[in-house]
Amino acid sequence: MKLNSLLSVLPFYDTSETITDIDISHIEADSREVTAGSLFVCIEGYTVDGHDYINQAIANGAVAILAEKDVDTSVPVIRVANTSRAMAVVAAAFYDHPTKQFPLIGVTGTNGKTTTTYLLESILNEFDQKTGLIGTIQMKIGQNTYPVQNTTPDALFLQRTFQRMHAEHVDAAVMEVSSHALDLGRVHGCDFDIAVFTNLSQDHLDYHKDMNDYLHAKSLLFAQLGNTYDETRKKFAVINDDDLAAATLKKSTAQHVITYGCQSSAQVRATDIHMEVTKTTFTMETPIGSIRINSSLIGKFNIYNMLAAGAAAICAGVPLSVIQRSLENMKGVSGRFEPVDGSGDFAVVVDYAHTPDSLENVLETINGFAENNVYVVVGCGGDRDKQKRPLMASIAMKYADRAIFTSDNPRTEDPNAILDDMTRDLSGTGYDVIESRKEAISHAVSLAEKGDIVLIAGKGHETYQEINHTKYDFDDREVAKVAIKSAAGN
Ligand SMILES: CC(=O)N[C@H]1[C@@H](OP(=O)(O)OP(=O)(O)OC[C@H]2O[C@@H](n3ccc(=O)[nH]c3=O)[C@H](O)[C@@H]2O)O[C@H](CO)[C@@H](O)[C@@H]1O[C@H](C)C(=O)N[C@@H](C)C(=O)N[C@H](CCC(=O)O)C(=O)O
Ligand SMILES: Nc1ncnc2c1ncn2[C@@H]1O[C@H](COP(=O)(O)OP(=O)(O)OP(=O)(O)O)[C@@H](O)[C@H]1O
Ligand SMILES: N[C@H](CCC[C@H](N)C(=O)O)C(=O)O
Ligand SMILES: [Mg+2]
Repeated sequence: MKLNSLLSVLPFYDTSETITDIDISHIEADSREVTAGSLFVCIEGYTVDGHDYINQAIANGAVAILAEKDVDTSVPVIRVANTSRAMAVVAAAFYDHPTKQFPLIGVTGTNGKTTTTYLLESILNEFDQKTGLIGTIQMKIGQNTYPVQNTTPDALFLQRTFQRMHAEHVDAAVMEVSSHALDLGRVHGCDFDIAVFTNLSQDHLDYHKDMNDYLHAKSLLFAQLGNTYDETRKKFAVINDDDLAAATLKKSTAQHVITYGCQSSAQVRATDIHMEVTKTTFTMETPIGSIRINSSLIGKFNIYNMLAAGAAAICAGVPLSVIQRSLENMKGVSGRFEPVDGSGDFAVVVDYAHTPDSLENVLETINGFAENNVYVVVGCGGDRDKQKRPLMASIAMKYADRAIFTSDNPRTEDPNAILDDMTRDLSGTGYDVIESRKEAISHAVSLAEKGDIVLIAGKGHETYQEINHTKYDFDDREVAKVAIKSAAGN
């Protein structure tokens, strides 16, 4: 593609030379990936500054540079205000606006994004649609899976992936949209048809200045739906009406709003709810009829996820009977309230709760069902929101009969310092601190007796533990299985 037609999508830019007809064969933001004919985008990161890698990029074949700082180089430089955002729109143009080719559903919120996207994938598949999916666990095109580094990857990865999804004939795509991605402009250039909001509670205050700033980032997804009405491509905002942030988010969009929740004001509403240890039953009342749902997903929070997915599916034109069938068949999502086999008399459950709100929800649910004691194994990630540490510890103490505090992903922090942050203000003796996650899990399992439930929280589907930039093999489900066997004397 010619550089001048690529640049025409930018709102404004400056360049010292007249850009004529330079051919651009790739766009890259990593100098190590640059090949002949690339446009190299300099991004000032959290670790290093891409502007420092221009020489390497040119040596590898870059023919033009997109920068947000003054740089002196042998190839043309295009200067913009923010390279991350500029890269997103340029990449969308370079890959021929793939998200204009199929419906794109974005899901944002503190908790429930992964679960809601998988529910939506399952509903759309039941409707015989081929789907693409991008989120915390992986990227999928149809049933093929690919690894991802971020819940919402950078714009280059996204636009390339969407182009590939289009080439592989997906009928629709569903993606998680993190607040980081919204703030950093990773999803600029994505043409969303449906934006879904799950909920807002405390997390990521290491990144966002305060809860208002965090909410503002979330609201960008709804603003991005635009304000033009196109009857051939209707846009919808799907909003949890029971969440305090609902009013702000409704004001962020000019498009149709469809609300869901358990309160009577919601358009898609759960009534006649019955929750049991192995299943959840409720009526989903919608503006186009009611369906009775029998789901194997446990807990009230999962009713919200099913309402969110159901409401979005209605907007996507899926019949209620298909939504009902799919929600009934859906067995759950990897690492979300996942039972560990072989625990016999007591239950061991692995869950991805790593925020105060999700931990409280899942422990409240478990408490409602436990015949006997509840044990929780939990830690907090390093290099992440420090304010959530004492909150999560006191929630563990409030709901569990005994809490075992341990390491999550310490990353570059001292694990014992994280544990100190968690436990400093606790009173009482209803907890143990065991830094080794493996030993903590063994200890919890060794305490469990008939009718007890052990919750292993925080790492869910993760198959590693990240310590000082290295990811060591670690899977809570595998470690728990071994602990259960050895507790049983096998
Ligand atoms: C804080 C943050 O968001 N960091 C993201 C960022 O990394 P970074 O800022 O450290 O990048 P960097 O290493 O400083 O590099 C800066 C630039 O120089 C370039 N470079 C670097 C080295 C070199 O030799 N040559 C070169 O050109 C890099 O390619 C890059 O363009 O850019 C990377 C590439 O896109 C991301 O993978 C990385 O996410 C890291 C892994 C991360 O942990 N991010 C978290 C905070 C995050 O974004 N989380 C949300 C989910 C949150 C939720 O649970 O809701 C997410 O969407 O994943
Ligand atoms: N709607 C919900 N409200 C509150 N908690 C929830 C909800 N859905 C799931 N949870 C809890 O949060 C955990 C994470 O759920 P899920 O992975 O679906 O959320 P997420 O928003 O994708 O998280 P992340 O931001 O880490 O990607 C679950 O294991 C469960 O404990
Ligand atoms: N997307 C979240 C995942 C947290 C998972 C938890 N296990 C941790 O490492 O803190 C984050 O990067 O903050
Ligand atoms: Mg997720």
